[in-house]
Amino acid sequence: MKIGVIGDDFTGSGDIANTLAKAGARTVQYVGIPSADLTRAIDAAVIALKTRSSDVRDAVAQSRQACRWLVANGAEQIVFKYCSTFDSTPQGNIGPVAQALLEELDAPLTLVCPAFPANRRTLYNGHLFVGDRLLSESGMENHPLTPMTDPDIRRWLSRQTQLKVGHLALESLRSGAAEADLSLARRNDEKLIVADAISNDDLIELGKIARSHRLVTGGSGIAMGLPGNFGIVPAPENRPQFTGGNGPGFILSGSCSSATRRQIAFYGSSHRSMRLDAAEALDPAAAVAHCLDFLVSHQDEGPLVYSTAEPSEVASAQERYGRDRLATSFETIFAELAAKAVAAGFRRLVVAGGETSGAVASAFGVAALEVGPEIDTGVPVLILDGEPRLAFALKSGNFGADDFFERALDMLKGDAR
Ligand SMILES: Nc1ncnc2c1ncn2[C@@H]1O[C@H](COP(=O)(O)OP(=O)(O)O)[C@@H](O)[C@H]1O
Ligand SMILES: O=C(O)[C@@H](O)C(=O)COP(=O)(O)O
Repeated sequence: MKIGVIGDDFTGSGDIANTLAKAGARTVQYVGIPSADLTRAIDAAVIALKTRSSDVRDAVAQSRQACRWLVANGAEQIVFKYCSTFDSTPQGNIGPVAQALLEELDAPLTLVCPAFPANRRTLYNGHLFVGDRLLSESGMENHPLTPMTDPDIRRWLSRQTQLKVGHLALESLRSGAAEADLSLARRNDEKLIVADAISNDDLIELGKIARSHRLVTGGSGIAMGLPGNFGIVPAPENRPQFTGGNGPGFILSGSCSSATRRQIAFYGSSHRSMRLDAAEALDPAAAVAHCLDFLVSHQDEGPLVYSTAEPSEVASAQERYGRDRLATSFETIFAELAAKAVAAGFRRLVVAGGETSGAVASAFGVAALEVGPEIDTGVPVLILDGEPRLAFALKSGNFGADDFFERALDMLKGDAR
């Protein structure tokens, strides 16, 4: 293994696994930290954690442990993958985890670059944009768990850590001055270098600059230029043969992001769907039974169960019942529902939302997922080649076109469809 990735959520881990596979790296995604050592030849391993919204100490401890497993299994470079919208709170977890990994790897500094231009997330003058909007006006300011109210990534990061935060400006990158500027940053004891990037070429250039870095941090885009440093080149035959999930499929959504809300409206206008509301979520056992009944009754129609709601509804439900209590209830319901639906014969699972996907995928235990073809930018098919064989589409909240759900269910059937 050359590249070891620690992903702070499951959809994001699939996103970077997809980027690495497209760059030619033989890539496996693990659900949690493997208990056994690696026994197969791969170029990259992605360990999907569910630490984006967890307690800071827990996120740090799990990330350190993942890092140790990756290094012990040969990783020469560690990538810490977080969201292209930098999802975090003023307490963490991006800063504290990056700090712990710098210590773990005895590295002098690391790049911090969430940019993902293919999905319209760009970083300029240290500020993060989603399309033509600043992050804090993009809808992300309403996120149920990590509202992003400041687009200046340098300032946001500085609230999370005591480490010195630096900045690598686009002009420096494009004029060939980046390596000299990084040496200067190192002499100034700057540890976390927020790096501008507004195009794939910028990310590939940053990847080259990071060739000797033990730690790289960013969105999935930062991985585009990394495999090339190890002589890995894109080769379509490195993509695994794709046999999908042979059985009915369903969709679960706990994402309240704008793209998901559009996808729910689009799919729900022509398919069976069921909304799970906050009051119902407080009795998880009853909710699971009710939703399972719905899924099974419509098993050949691609049924959709969602808790997705408008920001104002989320805010009032959180005020009434408590943010964490609601998130935990919904995640418990979706995880148990998925396990029971698979026991009832479902084989294709489309899940919207990073936290939601983490809960659902974890219901199937620590496992290795094969990376299949890309459904939409940043969302690959993931295969759990177990008994039974399952095909997953774990969709980031703000990824995917309006017709994502229908296409994903179809693609999960595999080449035999
Ligand atoms: N109706 C709702 N009210 C409050 N919280 C909700 C509701 N629906 C889902 N949630 C919670 O909001 C969080 C959404 O996060 P996530 O699944 O990561 O979606 P995204 O990828 O869009 O960020 C989850 O923890 C989920 O349980
Ligand atoms: O970088 C990204 O935007 C994604 O890979 C990602 O992490 C999205 O997270 P969620 O929106 O919470 O699914």
